[in-house]
Amino acid sequence: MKNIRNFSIIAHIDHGKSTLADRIIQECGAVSERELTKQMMDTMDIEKERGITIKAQSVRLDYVKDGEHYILNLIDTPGHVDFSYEVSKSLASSDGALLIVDAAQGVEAQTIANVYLAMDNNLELIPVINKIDLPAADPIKVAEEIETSIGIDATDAVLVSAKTGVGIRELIDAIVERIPAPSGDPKATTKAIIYDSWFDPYLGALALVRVFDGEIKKNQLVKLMSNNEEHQVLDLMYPHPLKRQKTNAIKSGEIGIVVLGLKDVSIVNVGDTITDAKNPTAEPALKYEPAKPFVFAGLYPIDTDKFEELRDALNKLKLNDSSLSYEPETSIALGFGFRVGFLGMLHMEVIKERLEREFDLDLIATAPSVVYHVYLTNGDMVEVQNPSELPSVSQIEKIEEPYVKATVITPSEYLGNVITLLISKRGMQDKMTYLNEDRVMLEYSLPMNEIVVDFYDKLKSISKGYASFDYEPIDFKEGNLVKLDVKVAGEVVDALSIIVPITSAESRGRALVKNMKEIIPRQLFEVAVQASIGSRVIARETVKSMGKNVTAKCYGGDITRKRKLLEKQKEGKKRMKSIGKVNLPQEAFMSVLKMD
Ligand SMILES: Nc1nc2c(ncn2[C@@H]2O[C@H](COP(=O)(O)OP(=O)(O)OP(=O)(O)O)[C@@H](O)[C@H]2O)c(=O)[nH]1
Repeated sequence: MKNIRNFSIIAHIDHGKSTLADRIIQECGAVSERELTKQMMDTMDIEKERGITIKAQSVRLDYVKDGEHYILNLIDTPGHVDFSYEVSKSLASSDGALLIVDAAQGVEAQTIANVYLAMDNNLELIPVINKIDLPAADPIKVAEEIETSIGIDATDAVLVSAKTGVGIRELIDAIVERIPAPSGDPKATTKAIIYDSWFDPYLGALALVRVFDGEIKKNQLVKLMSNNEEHQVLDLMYPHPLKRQKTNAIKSGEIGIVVLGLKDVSIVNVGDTITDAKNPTAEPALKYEPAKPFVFAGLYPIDTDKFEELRDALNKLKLNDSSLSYEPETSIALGFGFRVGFLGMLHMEVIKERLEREFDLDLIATAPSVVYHVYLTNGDMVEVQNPSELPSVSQIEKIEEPYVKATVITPSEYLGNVITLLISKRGMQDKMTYLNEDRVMLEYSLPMNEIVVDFYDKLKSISKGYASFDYEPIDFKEGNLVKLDVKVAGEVVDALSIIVPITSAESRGRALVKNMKEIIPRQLFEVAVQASIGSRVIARETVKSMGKNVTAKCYGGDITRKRKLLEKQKEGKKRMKSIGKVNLPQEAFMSVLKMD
């Protein structure tokens, strides 16, 4: 055990995590340069096939230093904040982490968020400054930024170029020297944590585990502690990008893949503890809490006959993505669909796109909503994921909404803009740190509701793309909130209701109807669009009637142009949903959350 090193790599997007991982794998001789190119391509296919949550690029490597043989286990982590639940399980399975920072870009928000997770797990951090081959590289400045923002000593940061290979051997030596060997009791009963799971078409549900105490043996009857499922271990393997090696036991301190022969991956939960069924460990390795969806949206087939197809498609996606949750829902406006829970906005986009592309479904997605804790006057608390289901005002004692801790790093010239944006989103400053004279780190608490739609795009546009952002859910806080309804041609469209702070309800209502007016295509008759709180109308706009047909403009002559217009119109129709007499395009459902 003293010669094992378990480590992960954490980095902001594009700082070179995958390139560096490939270099380390290559340097340890696990794959040749030729295989590496092949492997990278294969990986991309698999990633595409399996979608964004899948990592499983953990790998067990052999390394010899000063005549001593070491086993290096590179534990992969997903690269996006939406998956911080999984990141934290990967980190809990590691004893140290490489903190990669781009030598030209410096520390970014995602770096910080990941470092907090690593520190929660008491990991030994090795700062690594990558891309030192770039002309704009400034490793000294970046080392100072690491010290100021994270408060760790970066004088011994390892300087590398994952592209040219400079510094890679020094980096691996640093892993061996600086990351502690695993601790754990090899003689105790089995205690292992599942840090990833997925469905393999040949082998069934697979669990990627880190063993803390004891060992997992082939044929052993094991128990999954979160659901008390007992199953026999059919096979064990060490993870490798090209060739998994079978083994008879995964020992204390090691990582490995456990084959349980199950058809249903939802039994094998990330974060769960595996122990011996006959002689179980008293305490799990980690307290198990399932991944919680933070964002909910309604997904409805445009063609109402496709409801069953949508259900089958969601079922199929769930096989590989246990974090996906959904239940049937009915909307007066949209008919039968599902309320789907997502880990975050990226997760939502990926799922929607896969449903449309891989399953050929045309969908309407309602505006995403967070979960509200609604305390009723009768003492009960209900969780509301769909704004249209908010109980009436007279039944509500108070509403609590989820908050996040947000980290934003921006060049100082945009600081004013960024602070204005954060304040407009009801943000409260916790901390402001100058990383150096040109860059500032802001830490704010703000309602999650304010960041679900256009926060990131706005932040990028007011900082010319330079500010970075990351967040972590923290807790629930009371908010002064009301439901804003939208009436189209006199009818409340339930799928358009949103929950907003009372202080901005009027301005939101006005912006919303204005927005809708632009989006709703002219119909053959006049359409009133109204925003209301309860029975009180707070804003109104009118979509004028059209009367003429679209091709009237193309005074006869140009037939191709005419055809193009008609095709465009047809395409447009496909994406429309008729609500009463009115056709509403998909954007209408998202636009309710746009402020301007
Ligand atoms: N010049 C230079 N470019 C590098 C280096 N390392 C990585 N890159 C490039 O930086 C870009 C991002 O690298 P990736 O390895 O994909 O970064 P990542 O952090 O894994 O990004 P995600 O997978 O999107 O999270 C790619 O275009 C790489 O070729 C380096 O040392 N020098």
